[in-house]
Amino acid sequence: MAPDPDRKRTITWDDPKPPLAASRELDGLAFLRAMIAGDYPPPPISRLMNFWLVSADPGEAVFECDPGEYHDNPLGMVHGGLACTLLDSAVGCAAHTTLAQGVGYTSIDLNVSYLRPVLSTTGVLRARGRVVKGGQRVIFAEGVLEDAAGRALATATSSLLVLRP
Ligand SMILES: CCCCCCCC(=O)SCCNC(=O)CCNC(=O)[C@H](O)C(C)(C)COP(=O)(O)OP(=O)(O)OC[C@H]1O[C@@H](n2cnc3c(N)ncnc32)[C@H](O)[C@@H]1OP(=O)(O)O
Repeated sequence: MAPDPDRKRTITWDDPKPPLAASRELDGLAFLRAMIAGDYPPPPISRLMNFWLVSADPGEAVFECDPGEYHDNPLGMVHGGLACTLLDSAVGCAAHTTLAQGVGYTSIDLNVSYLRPVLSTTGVLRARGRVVKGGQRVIFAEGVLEDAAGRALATATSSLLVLRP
């Protein structure tokens, strides 16, 4: 079945190699703040799903997202994968802010609770990530997805593996 020609988005994105190189040359907080300042482009997934990093502080990171109909599942609400993506991004970047230059990380689990539905009309969403406990090998973090009124829509806990050279 052909898609509705009146419902379309054009997505462009930037070469992810320069920010990848920068991520290896800067400590995590400096790298994320440089991205917020526009020194490096956001990653391709940000363009695809329409979300952006708004702040990075030691142990904390915040993303925003403007949900649209193109995020919908067939059940009349935004697919839960958007909340997962935002929360994974927020807890991951919160962990990254605590890492020295040359130290990497990857999330190894993410447990999401969907408290309230996100609708394409909900308005700008805010995903806050926070480090609960750092560590030499594993960082424990938590996140919350809120609407513009500060109502919690979803929460998450996550573990992130620290990748030392
Ligand atoms: C490609 C094909 C993919 C197909 C698979 C798709 C999988 C998905 O994407 S599912 C989407 C992700 N999941 C969600 O959005 C669930 C969000 N959570 C909820 O809606 C609720 O917590 C729910 C229904 C699970 C439990 O609600 P309940 O225990 O009754 O708690 P309650 O306090 O009464 O309601 C909580 C909120 O849920 C919402 N809600 C509850 N029931 C409903 C309902 N029938 N319709 C719409 N919203 C509802 C309300 O917004 C309510 O918010 P508020 O507190 O502001 O009034």
